[in-house]
Amino acid sequence: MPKATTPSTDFSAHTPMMQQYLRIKAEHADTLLFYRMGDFYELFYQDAQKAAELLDISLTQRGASNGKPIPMAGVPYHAAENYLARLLQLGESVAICEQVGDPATSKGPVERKVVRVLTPGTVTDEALLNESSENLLVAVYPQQATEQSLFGIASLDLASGRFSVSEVSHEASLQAELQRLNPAELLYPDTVSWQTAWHPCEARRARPDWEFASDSANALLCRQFNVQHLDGFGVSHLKAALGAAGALLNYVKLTQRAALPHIQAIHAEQSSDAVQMDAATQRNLELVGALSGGTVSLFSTINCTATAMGARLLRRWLQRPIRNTQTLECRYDAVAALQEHDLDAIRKHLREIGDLERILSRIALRSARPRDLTRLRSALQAIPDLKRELSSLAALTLWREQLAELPELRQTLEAALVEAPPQLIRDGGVLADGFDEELDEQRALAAGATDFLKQIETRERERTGIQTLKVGYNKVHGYYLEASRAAAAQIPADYQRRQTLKNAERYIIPELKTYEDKVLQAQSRALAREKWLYDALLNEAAEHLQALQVNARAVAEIDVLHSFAKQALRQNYCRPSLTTTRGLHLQAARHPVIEAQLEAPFIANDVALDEQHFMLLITGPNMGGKSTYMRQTALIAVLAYCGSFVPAAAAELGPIDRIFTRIGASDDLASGRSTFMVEMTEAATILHNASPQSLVLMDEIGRGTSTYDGLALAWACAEALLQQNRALTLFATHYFELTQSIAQLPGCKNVHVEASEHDDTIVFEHRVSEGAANRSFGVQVAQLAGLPLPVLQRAKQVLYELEQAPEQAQSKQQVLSLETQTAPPAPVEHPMVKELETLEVNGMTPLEALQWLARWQQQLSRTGTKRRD
Ligand SMILES: Nc1ncnc2c1ncn2[C@@H]1O[C@H](COP(=O)(O)OP(=O)(O)OP(=O)(O)O)[C@@H](O)[C@H]1O
Repeated sequence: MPKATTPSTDFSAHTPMMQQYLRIKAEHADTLLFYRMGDFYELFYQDAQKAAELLDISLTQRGASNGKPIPMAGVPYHAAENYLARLLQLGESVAICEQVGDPATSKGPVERKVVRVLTPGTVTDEALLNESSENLLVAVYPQQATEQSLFGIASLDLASGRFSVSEVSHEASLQAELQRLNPAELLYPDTVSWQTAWHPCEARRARPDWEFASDSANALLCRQFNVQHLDGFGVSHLKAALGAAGALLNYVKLTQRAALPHIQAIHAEQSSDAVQMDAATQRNLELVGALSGGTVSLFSTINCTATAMGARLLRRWLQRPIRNTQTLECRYDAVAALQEHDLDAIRKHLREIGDLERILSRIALRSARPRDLTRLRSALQAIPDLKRELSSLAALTLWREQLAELPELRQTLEAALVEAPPQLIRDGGVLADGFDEELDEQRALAAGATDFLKQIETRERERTGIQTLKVGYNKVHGYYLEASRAAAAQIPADYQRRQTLKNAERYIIPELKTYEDKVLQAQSRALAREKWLYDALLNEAAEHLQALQVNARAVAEIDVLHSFAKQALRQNYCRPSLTTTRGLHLQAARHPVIEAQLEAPFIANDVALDEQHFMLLITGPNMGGKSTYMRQTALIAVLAYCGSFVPAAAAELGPIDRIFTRIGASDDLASGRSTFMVEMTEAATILHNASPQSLVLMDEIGRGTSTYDGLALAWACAEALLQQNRALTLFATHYFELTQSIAQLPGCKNVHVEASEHDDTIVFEHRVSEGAANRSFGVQVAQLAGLPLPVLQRAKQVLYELEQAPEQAQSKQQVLSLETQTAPPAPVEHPMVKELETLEVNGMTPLEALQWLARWQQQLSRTGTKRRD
């Protein structure tokens, strides 16, 4: 394999073609350059080596330039999309350099030009995008404003034109925003050193600091939206965010090299409008992705949307629940009305409309393919049907009124396009017959050919007497007459031989050649005409961009509301009631995700948090259902604040400003933090930020350190949450001491998940009741998990010692010195011994005695302690 060499900077030492390559490459230094050569895109030098490694394609070499071999790797032009998708996924950007000159007339290398630059955050091609998630380009502008830091954030979904800005003042809030946005590509000023903890996005680009300057950003944005100032968008005061927005727009313009008419507005996302969730909470609640890399999430469980744009909107809503009760009540009204309606009929129309949002961006960027236009046609045909379907639903008026039918555009598309066009316009056959006179003429000329050729074939057969003579065509020789070699004697003198095959000879005659020129000309004229008409069609569609965008937004929302209604019917959800009184009252609430997965019935539980008791201290056995109970409460709050119905018999929710979780434990190896450190950092965030309107879930805080440290920390955190933050808190713990201390303070109440023990095994009831649990059943749960019997016996012994003589065995040291694990386990009193002791043998019949014996024997074989001799 040749070693990738750096090309000499003295261009004149290279071949003319390499000079051209190096000139273009110099303008795209940070980007892989796909350099078109015939049917291949070739990469050279370091680009070749990188692509070979990333794509697992072979690294070869192409002769030499400036006396050195040129490393080269290439991908076939027709299969480029696959390779591009892989590179973009790996965070790479690619500049596509096409041949734009005519090879026939070029002196030296044919003229080439970079026609577009693909980057992970700016792709809009259908094949390169995941249809169910947004693909966001995000710019962050960190500013040191006086004492406090300030981060301007701008995000753009180029495939829909949605452009938002926000400002946050803490690193934790920046992390939360970036976790929610999940950027495909991130821009930041080159004067800042990016912290992986902010977001680990692979595709990060440091951009010149001046691009973030708010004055030039302001001017650029005004030009884009064609306005004098940005006051109308309510963003003028967000200087840092506008700096980020300017840098972002600049980058998009640079890569797209096209007008961006579908980016028509920018809006500010105020954090006070949303129920805020920090990065850990978004992850822990598994709203749109599973923690362990699995696939089941709240999104995947409740998603019944019919269109990809609906699914993307549902994700966005789940990640950013809103606090505007008026909007929420409108959504509830709509869901209630839809529940009463024929949901399948609505679904059918939604499916016909499809992913209108992404089609629009491709129309705006003039990169729409023929099938995008036929899909637009279907969407416009289905919109009147959807409107009609919704006409009887007063609660949907708001959405129905936004749907524009655009009959002229629909008629044009109906008349212009064939039913099922080919993939690309360059192949022709996209425009329907009868739409354009000139196109029809050219096509007729090209097609009339077949009749003419038939006539020649018949005439020549008669003239020569060769009955097998036929007219054929190939790319090299054009039209020809073919006769078997046996008929050579009958061939007339005006036939010119062109090709000899095994059994046949091919000839041409001047008449065929003239005809061929005419046909080819007509064909290429037809193709050119078709291309021109297609562009005109795109222009016409683009004129309606704004109305179409409103349509797409309204349809996506209707889709999500229809999905809420469907899920509510399917799983029997109820309409939440929102109040202004702080608190949360849920009756017979269930966990939406676990409920959908369990085969056994899910045990519903009540939750009551209010001014009197705003902290529940939850105890109970491991596996008893504590985490489930806490998570379901948060998930119900998220669903309610998205406008969805919720899995409960009744739900009343007061205002919620934030949801915090301290759940689960995992190391954060990337930023070098241990499990305990992660746990404490999350707890610190909660204690610094939780308000009386925050919902806080604390699961087993303190378990990552020594017993007494852990207990002390849990105690102090609970006390602070109760007395300082006064947050609505669910606090699960195995420290029973807290049930006697914290739970006795005003505002707090003990609840426990029930479990019982039968025959030395534990039965989980999953029912939450008032009062504290009195034991953990940890050893029994470990037994269920299959811990080896000697270890279980030893654990029981240690537990027994600790419970019997806590004052003597107060330190771990003493417990451990009882006996080491390697010594044979000391006999533990077996439950059977207890039973034997209490049996009334004298009052027993022999049969009863025998039954006791049989039962013990069974028990022994069940627990595996029966001797096998
Ligand atoms: N209300 C319920 N109805 C039915 N099954 C439930 C219910 N709650 C929990 N479960 C089942 O019990 C399992 C364990 O629940 P969960 O993780 O909530 O227990 P836990 O008390 O938090 O345990 P640990 O203390 O070990 O963290 C769940 O995965 C679920 O399968």
